[in-house]
Amino acid sequence: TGTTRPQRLLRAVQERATRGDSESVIAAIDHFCRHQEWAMNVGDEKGFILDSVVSEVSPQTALELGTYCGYSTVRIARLLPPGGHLITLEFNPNYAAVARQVIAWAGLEDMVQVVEGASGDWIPHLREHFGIESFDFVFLDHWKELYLPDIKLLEECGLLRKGTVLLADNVICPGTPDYLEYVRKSQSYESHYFGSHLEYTRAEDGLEKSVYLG
Ligand SMILES: CCc1ncnc2c1ncn2[C@@H]1O[C@H](/C=C/CNC(=O)c2cc(-c3ccc(F)cc3)cc(O)c2O)[C@@H](O)[C@H]1O
Ligand SMILES: [Mg+2]
Repeated sequence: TGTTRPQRLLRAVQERATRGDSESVIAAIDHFCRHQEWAMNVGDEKGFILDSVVSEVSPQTALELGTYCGYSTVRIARLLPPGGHLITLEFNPNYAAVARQVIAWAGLEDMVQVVEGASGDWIPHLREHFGIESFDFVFLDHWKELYLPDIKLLEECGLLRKGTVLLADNVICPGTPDYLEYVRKSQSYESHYFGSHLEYTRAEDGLEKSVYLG
């Protein structure tokens, strides 16, 4: 039994990136994924779009569904304003363990809470457990068939407010057709598609930004 890909990705970060330097952590992961092993991080091209949306929203409260190795967690957390906080949900304990170390290597552990468990189990308890009133920003990047049920749950739990920005990865590849149809047709959302490419490839993919109108 050797190492897992997330463990090899973490080793690449520890060998190539400078502790406390989030840009070097991002660069080390992108280098590993381009030159050693592809991994399902949002990547540099879609990451640049993620950066611009996070900078525009400048969220005090942010939620990420699907931490994986913490790449997009680091991209989001490094752009949070003073007092900003990111909660990221991850149900695979091995991935969560790697992500915590990647986030710590970037020096962002004080802005981020990695919560282990299923999004559907945790979303109804975020308010009581973390004192969250509502989220300013939500990044969706977990199982694609759970995007739609999870935003409906966020709505039902009152965790979205007028102006909350949702950003969804992979709306083309692997694709999230039911989610896309819902946010584009619903009167409760104003949606915009950002065309891009699947991380580290030339395949088409993109991000869907949806503003909750209440
Ligand atoms: C139970 C709810 C729930 N609660 C909490 N955490 C959960 C969860 N369900 C899942 N997770 C965690 O989220 C991550 C999964 C993410 C799933 N992502 C893709 O499948 C994906 C695939 C491609 C691609 C692959 C192959 C290709 F050929 C093309 C494209 C590209 C991408 O960018 C992709 O995001 C893992 O850490 C899970 O442990
Ligand atoms: Mg993704």
